[in-house]
Order: sequence, then structure tokens, then C-alpha cells
Amino acid sequence: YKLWSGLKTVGYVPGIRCALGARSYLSLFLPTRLSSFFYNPGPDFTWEKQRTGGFEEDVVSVVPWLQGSPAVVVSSMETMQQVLGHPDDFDKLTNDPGTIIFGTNVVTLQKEAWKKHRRVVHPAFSNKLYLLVWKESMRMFRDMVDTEGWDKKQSVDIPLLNDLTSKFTINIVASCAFDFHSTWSDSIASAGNEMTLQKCLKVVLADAPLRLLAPKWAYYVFPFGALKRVDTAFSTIHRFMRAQIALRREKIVSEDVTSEDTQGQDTIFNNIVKANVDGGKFAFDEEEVIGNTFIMLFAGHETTARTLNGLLPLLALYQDEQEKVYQEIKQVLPDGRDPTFEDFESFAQIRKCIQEAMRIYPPLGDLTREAMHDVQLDVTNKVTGKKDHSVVIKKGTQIIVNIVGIHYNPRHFPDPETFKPSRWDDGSVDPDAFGGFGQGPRACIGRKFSLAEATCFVAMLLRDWRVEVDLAEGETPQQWQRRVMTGGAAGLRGLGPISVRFARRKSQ
Ligand code: HEM
Repeated sequence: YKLWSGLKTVGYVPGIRCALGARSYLSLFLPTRLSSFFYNPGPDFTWEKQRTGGFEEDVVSVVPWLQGSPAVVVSSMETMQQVLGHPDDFDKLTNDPGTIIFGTNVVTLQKEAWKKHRRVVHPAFSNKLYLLVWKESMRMFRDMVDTEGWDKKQSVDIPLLNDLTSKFTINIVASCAFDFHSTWSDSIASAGNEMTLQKCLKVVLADAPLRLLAPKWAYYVFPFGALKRVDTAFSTIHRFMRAQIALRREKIVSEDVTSEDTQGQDTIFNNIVKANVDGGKFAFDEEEVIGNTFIMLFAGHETTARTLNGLLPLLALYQDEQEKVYQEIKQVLPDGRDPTFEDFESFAQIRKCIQEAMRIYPPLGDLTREAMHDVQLDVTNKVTGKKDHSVVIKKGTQIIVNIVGIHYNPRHFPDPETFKPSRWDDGSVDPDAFGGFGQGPRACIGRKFSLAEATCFVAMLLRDWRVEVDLAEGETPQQWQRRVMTGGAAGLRGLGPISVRFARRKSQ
């Protein structure tokens, strides 16, 4: 019966019939390839599908017969635009797991509630913030080089790039968005706590499924290590956030927010807490303050870290592209000086490389929506992209916008496996096929924040160092990529683990 009603819900769109739904919580815990009958799409579903040839059509359905919800997966630019461009038809999920994990927040809310949240946080995303992001990225980069003693070395082995990038990006978002300052050696929120903030956020990401499934009492009854770890991570973050919120509230009430607090009155954090202090039409309650603080810390760092985790190995594998970036850096900084925010626009080559890395390894590989009412969805022809026919999707159906599939669709990106930054300005691609930052009214609010941070990081790094990777004996760059860059930039555990080497440039 479940299968039959699921098929009706998705308008009988052909596709995959499986035991568990594409976003079922249970699917996160069980192996994916039990058998074709018990197939479980799992958390890296869109990546796994892409690596085995992709979906047969631009629009397919995934209908479970055992547990989970039926979903429709769309994998073309045209269908992405239909879904992401029309929030009255397709909005965020009614029961979004992101709300359970983080609390009520701007990323997961629907309709008018979302508008209120966006209105509160939006004013902070200004040039003043991006200038600060640039300055802090430089400060943190220099601090990293000093603390790690790189200045005395000719080459530096980075055994786990993933840890380095996430430490960097968490420090930047904490300092620029929240005024939580730290140095490279003195990690935020470590004092008096069992885990650093970086470690807590890593656990939150890796063990999010446990948080979704385990009832609160389970944490007290079962002595499992994983449950204890999740509980410690969440309670440490909550303790940290509550303490910071109380401090900020005091400052706002006593009108003691000065421009010495980096951005002072304009930080994202100040806006969030002020919405609670001020009350009125756009007031935040306590839970909304926590939810937005938590989501901003999270959304503001892991995505940028994953962008760098995709980009640096690609530049190592494509040394000719890395050389082009180096030549641009030399041209913009002829005297070898540090880059400034005024140079940001001049780093066009770096920006193309970032965009191309995000195309190949999108940090969010799929975006989920829900049909708000019975909706007619146009089905495009996989070869021509023209409308073939329409189907009616029932209210409540999940829609998975398959960003990975769109980014590897040869109709949008010829030779999609190849890292080719020049495609972004040679007229060969439609920029609207890029979904790395989402599209439509719910597109990423932190786009320029992350681009400023990643550009500054890459300019500082490649000015002095060349990035390399170790190929196994007889291994081609493509084989290395297939061996190491597994998982999925978007999956729960991200790409890798990745190790790289930084070799000092001769002119230094
Ligand atoms: C390379 C880095 C980043 C990537 C790839 C990225 C990606 C995305 C994507 C794809 C969405 C849309 C989600 C959807 O449509 O369901 C989104 C939304 C969002 N991002 Fe980012 N993001 C990045 C950096 C940041 C940063 C640095 C911040 C904050 C400091 C941020 C905050 C947000 C917020 C608040 C939303 C929700 C916007 C809304 O619904 O109104 N992101 N991001």
C-alpha cells in the first residue's frame, strides 16, 4: 500500500523503488547496497548516483515501500529554476531536520516566518562585513603560519586538509559574525569545556542522525560513547552560546556596543540578540536567538571549508591552472605585498577557480523542498532541455534539487569531469546552471562573505606556496581524484580525508 500511495503522490513519475526513502532518518544508519530489493539511497545518494552514471531522466521519483517519504529528484537547470524560483509552490520542508538540530532559524523556516528572520539578519551582510572578513582572514592566515612554524620550512605536509580548513573558517565566522575572537593556537570555547567549538561542530555534523533519532531520555539511560559524544557537543555549544548571548544582551541594554567590537552594532550576532531585546513586530524569542546563532556558526564555516577542500587538491592536480593563479597574484601584488580588500575584484582567476571547484564538488550537493499544494511540474527532455510533458506532484511531496547532477549534466557543462575554470568566461556555459549557492529568494546570504574569505586565503597561500598531492606509484591525477575525493562535498562526512603538501616557491 505504501508503495502504491507513494507512486500516486509523485504523479507516477518513473524512477527508483527502494526500501527506505531518500531522506529517511533510518537510511542514514544502514548500509546502502543491501540488495536491489532492499536498496537504501543513504546520505550521499546524489553523489553515489552521479558516480555510477547519474539519473536516467531530468525528473525521476524515489518511492520507498518500507519507511520514509516519496520524493521527486530534479537534475536540470530548467527544473531547478522551476523549483527554487517559486517558493509559493515549493518551500522548505515543514518538518525540516535542521530545525530539530539547530532550533528555529532563517535557513529552515517557511513563508512569513522566514521573511521576519531574513529581515533581521540581512542588514549585517554589507561591504563593511566583507572588509572585516578580508582583514580577519589575513590576520588568521599570518597567525597560522607563525604558530605552525611554516616560515622556517621549505615544505609543509598537511595530513588532514579538512581539519586545517575548518579550523580556519570557524575562526573567521566566529570573529566576523559574532565578535568571538581567538588566535590559531587558542581555540574558541575550549577553556573550561571538554571540547573545542571546532570539535563540537564536527560532532554535530557527523552524528546529526543520532540527534534526530535518539529521544532525550536515551542520553541518560544508554552509556554508548556516541550518545555521550553528541550530548557533550550539543551541551557545550549551547552553554557557549548562552554565555555569549547574555554578554551581548548586557552590552545592548547598557548601550555599550562600540565600534571597537569590530563591527560593533552591525554584527550578525548583534542583530540577532537585539531582535530579542527590542521586542516588537520583528522580535526573536530565546529559541530563535539560539537557533540563528547556531545555524550561522554552522552554515558560515563548513561550506567554505568544503569549498577549499575541493579547490586546493584540484589546483594541485591541474598545475597549469595553479600557475595561472600564481601569475595573477604576481600581477595584482607585484611587490609581493599582502592582498587588501580593494584587490578582491582583481582576482578574477581565483574566483573562476573557486566557482569551478564548487561546480565539481558542490558543498551542498542537493537542496530539499516540499510541494506546498498540488503542483504541475514541467518535465524537460534530457537531451534537448525542452519541455516534454508535465506531471502533477501532490501537496507535501519532497523535491530534491540535485545540484551534483546539474553540475555534471553535459548539456550544461561540456566535459563535466574536467576542472576547467576558463569555462566561466569563454561563453561556453550558462551561469544560471550553477547552483552552488542555491538560487531564487532562498539563495545563500553569505555568498560574498565566503568568496572574500576563500579568495584572501588562496591569494595568501599561493603567493608563497605551491600546492601538491602525492600520487601513488603509477597513479594518474584522475585515479588519485577517484581514490581520495570520495564521500561527497555535501555528504555527512565531506570529501576525503585529504592530505596535501605546500612547497615553498623558489622566489621566496
Ligand atoms: C562556500 C560557502 C557557502 C556555500 C557553498 C553556501 C551554500 C548555500 C546554499 C546552497 C544555500 C541555499 C540553501 C537552499 O536553497 O536550501 C545557502 C543558504 C544560506 N546560507 Fe550559505 N553557503 C556558503 C556560505 C555561507 C556563509 C559564510 C554564511 C553566513 C555567514 C551562509 C549563510 C547562509 C544562510 C543564512 C542561508 C539561508 C538563506 C535563506 O534561506 O534566506 N552561507 N547557502
